[in-house]
Amino acid sequence: MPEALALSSAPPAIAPLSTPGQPRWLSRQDGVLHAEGVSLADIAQSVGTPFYCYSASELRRGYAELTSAVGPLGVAVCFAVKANSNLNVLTEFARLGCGMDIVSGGEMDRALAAGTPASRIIFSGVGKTRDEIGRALEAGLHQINVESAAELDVVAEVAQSLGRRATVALRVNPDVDAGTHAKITTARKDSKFGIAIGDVPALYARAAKMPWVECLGLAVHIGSQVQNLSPFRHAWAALAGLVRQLRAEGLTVTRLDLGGGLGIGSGAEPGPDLAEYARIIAETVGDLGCAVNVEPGRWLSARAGILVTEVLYLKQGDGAGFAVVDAAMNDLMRPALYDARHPVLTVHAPRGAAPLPCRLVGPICESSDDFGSYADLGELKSGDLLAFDNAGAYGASMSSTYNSRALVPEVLVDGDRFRVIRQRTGTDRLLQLEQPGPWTGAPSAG
Ligand SMILES: Cc1ncc(COP(=O)(O)O)c(C=O)c1O
Ligand SMILES: N[C@@H](CCCC[NH3+])C(=O)O
Repeated sequence: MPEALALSSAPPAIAPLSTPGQPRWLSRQDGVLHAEGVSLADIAQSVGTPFYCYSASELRRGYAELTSAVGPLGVAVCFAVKANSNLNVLTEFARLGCGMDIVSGGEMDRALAAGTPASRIIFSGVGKTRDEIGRALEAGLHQINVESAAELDVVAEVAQSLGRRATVALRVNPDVDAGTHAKITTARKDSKFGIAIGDVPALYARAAKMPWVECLGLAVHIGSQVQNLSPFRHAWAALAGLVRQLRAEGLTVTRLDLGGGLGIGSGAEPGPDLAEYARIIAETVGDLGCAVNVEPGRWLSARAGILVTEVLYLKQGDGAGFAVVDAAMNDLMRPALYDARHPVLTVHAPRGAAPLPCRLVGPICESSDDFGSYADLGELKSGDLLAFDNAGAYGASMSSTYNSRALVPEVLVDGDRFRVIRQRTGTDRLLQLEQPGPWTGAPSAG
């Protein structure tokens, strides 16, 4: 048997509200779009626009669906905090027994504050600082995924200086193309991530001899929004081959972190099949006797969130109608960064077809502040509310204050209730952060 995996041991503290396969949390009541039982027009009235809205039951449903697919294989699920780091979202997952995959000290603070036991937190990332490594060791995190020989040496030094043994896995770069957008591809030969697969045996053997390091396994993460699952099969089969090789060399390998990256569908596209995902795990690494975990971000939270925005102005451009909305690329940067397309729903009852497709653009002074062209929104008016779908991952967590715009509120709906889970960051607050500190150094002449 593999060592007991703390990551998968806790039963859900709270039963999922809904069961896999049930309809989504957005529906129309009297024509108006509702989030669970709450009218989005009412939330907009209360908190203003733009705002992010998440569904607690959809977060729980997604976790239940994923664990029912991979749980029977003994595979633990760690949520990739970077996808949605709101403390209240993390708390929903932590209460279900979900582990966390973090990439910074800030994410560690959030995962712990959400109530995740340190024994269910994995620390990934290519550039951890000494301070972050030290904090991870002090906190007793489950595992540090090491991405280079240089990092391994630092982990060993920090562990020795603190008198705490570091439990690590080595992140492997298997040179696999995830078949996704170039900017979210992470395991091709030229990628900055991981250790080239050919270099792993020597480094693993070196790690095994380090007195302050306990090297227990391997990790891999090939990219994000992966639709065709065969790159997973290639990567995990390569990992399995490596496990056999290391074991043949007398090394101990008991843990495998298969990474995140599982894509979601959009609009009419169904997205990858979970049963197939689980089957690939079973077929590639199922017979190794390792404790296995996955670390999805998008799959668990994207569909549980929307970004609601108001139409400010309509204008006619050359060959296109524009709707200038009050959300911008600083609020949702995926379209500008990756040409990502988020389905859009009107909060009002759909009206008759518009003569031209409408390009939704934001107020920011960049041409890339453009969410794309939509043909199916019907006639729009100033003051209409629109919802960008699939915005629960890499939406708020990637937002910025560019153009000195406030960070927008986040709201969590649960049944017939909602609450604000992040306030709008007033621009006065941003100004306060820039009050100058005292000069350090020689006093200026004169
Ligand atoms: C190491 C690691 N694990 C997990 C994830 C989560 O990815 P996704 O949200 O695509 O599941 C990422 C982000 O791509 C990552 O870099
Ligand atoms: N931020 C990306 C995914 C990359 C995740 C981090 N490796 C997105 O919005 O799709």
